[in-house]
Amino acid sequence: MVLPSWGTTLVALGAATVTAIILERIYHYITRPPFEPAGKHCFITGGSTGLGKGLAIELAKAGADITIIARRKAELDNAVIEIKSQCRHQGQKVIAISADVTIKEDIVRAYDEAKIKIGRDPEYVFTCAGAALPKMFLDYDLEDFDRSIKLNFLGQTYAAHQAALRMKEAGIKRGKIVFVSSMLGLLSFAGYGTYSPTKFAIRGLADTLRNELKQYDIDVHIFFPGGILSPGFDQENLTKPEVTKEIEGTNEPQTPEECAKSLIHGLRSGNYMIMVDIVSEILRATTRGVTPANNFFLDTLLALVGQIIASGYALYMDWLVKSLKTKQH
Ligand SMILES: NC(=O)C1=CN([C@@H]2O[C@H](COP(=O)(O)OP(=O)(O)OC[C@H]3O[C@@H](n4cnc5c(N)ncnc54)[C@H](OP(=O)(O)O)[C@@H]3O)[C@@H](O)[C@H]2O)C=CC1
Ligand SMILES: CCCCCCCCCCCCCCCC(=O)[C@@H](N)CO
Repeated sequence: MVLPSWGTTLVALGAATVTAIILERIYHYITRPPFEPAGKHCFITGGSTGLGKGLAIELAKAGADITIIARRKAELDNAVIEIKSQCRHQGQKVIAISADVTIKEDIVRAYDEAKIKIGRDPEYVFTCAGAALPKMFLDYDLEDFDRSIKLNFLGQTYAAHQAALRMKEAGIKRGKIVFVSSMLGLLSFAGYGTYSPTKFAIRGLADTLRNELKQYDIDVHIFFPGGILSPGFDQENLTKPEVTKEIEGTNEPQTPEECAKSLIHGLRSGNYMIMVDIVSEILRATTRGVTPANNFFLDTLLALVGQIIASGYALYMDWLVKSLKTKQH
């Protein structure tokens, strides 16, 4: 008997893997939850600037009715004009409601007002409002921890709770709740002591609801952007420690438009965890835990590569922070 050579075995294994990846992709495509924004009421917190506004524009182009939520009226009004100018047709409604997502009564009122003004409860909800205040842990005031958890975690939690409640009561089928985490919800390093924990927490909530809300046919997704060139990004860079800038320097920030397009692409593909580039895809595959794969065979390959990169990156981060110690002496 002639045994196949190593070369033949490797080619056969490679071909089997590629076939498995393609077959699973086709299956995933056929069975994915629908994403059809045309005619849907899309409710976007943090919709007046940055990612939220970029997303509102993309959804308006796709034919959706839009409600944006934020605190400052002037930014909301400007955003409404910009979003309206991108609508596919005249009949689309675009409204703004001034509300603070950290205040429970505000969130309830925002959903009530949106229902009256648009004429029905939202079918798709995107919880974009959030912000970072990067500093070294010891430079924070104790109040900073409360502020971050209120905005970045509770703000999304309140909005999601009201969304699910109203979708259930209105009997909306295939409603969507889309959470906004960050790559910093999957890894963290010096400078993000108030922010990263809240973005990890959102992952916990999203994992819970992805499973729990299936009983009402509500789809849950979570987005993990890298840097976004937004007013929030300019603001956080004012306090960001140098070492934090250095560690995250390997990430190329995107425009809100590019970022919103990645999110929409992920929703169209029916992915639960939605990423923005190849590095973030590797990070997802390496840290996804007990969630559905986007593509089991490809994710497993990426995770293998990711384990190596992640271990190397941890050494690099530690080396950068340790070199601060040498600088201090
Ligand atoms: N920028 C980045 O590099 C990254 C950002 N992200 C995340 O993406 C999301 C969008 O970020 P980005 O595009 O930078 O956002 P921006 O800072 O540009 O916009 C934030 C939006 O949220 C609103 N907002 C802030 N606080 C509240 C509040 N208490 N109640 C209601 N609305 C509020 C703001 O309006 P107003 O102030 O008037 O209320 C604004 O509309 C955030 O969740 C952020 O954590 C994730 C990865 C990277
Ligand atoms: C397995 C592979 C591991 C290697 C990963 C290396 C990536 C490191 C860069 C992380 C960049 C984080 C940007 C988040 C921006 C953000 O959320 C803030 N701007 C807050 O708004």
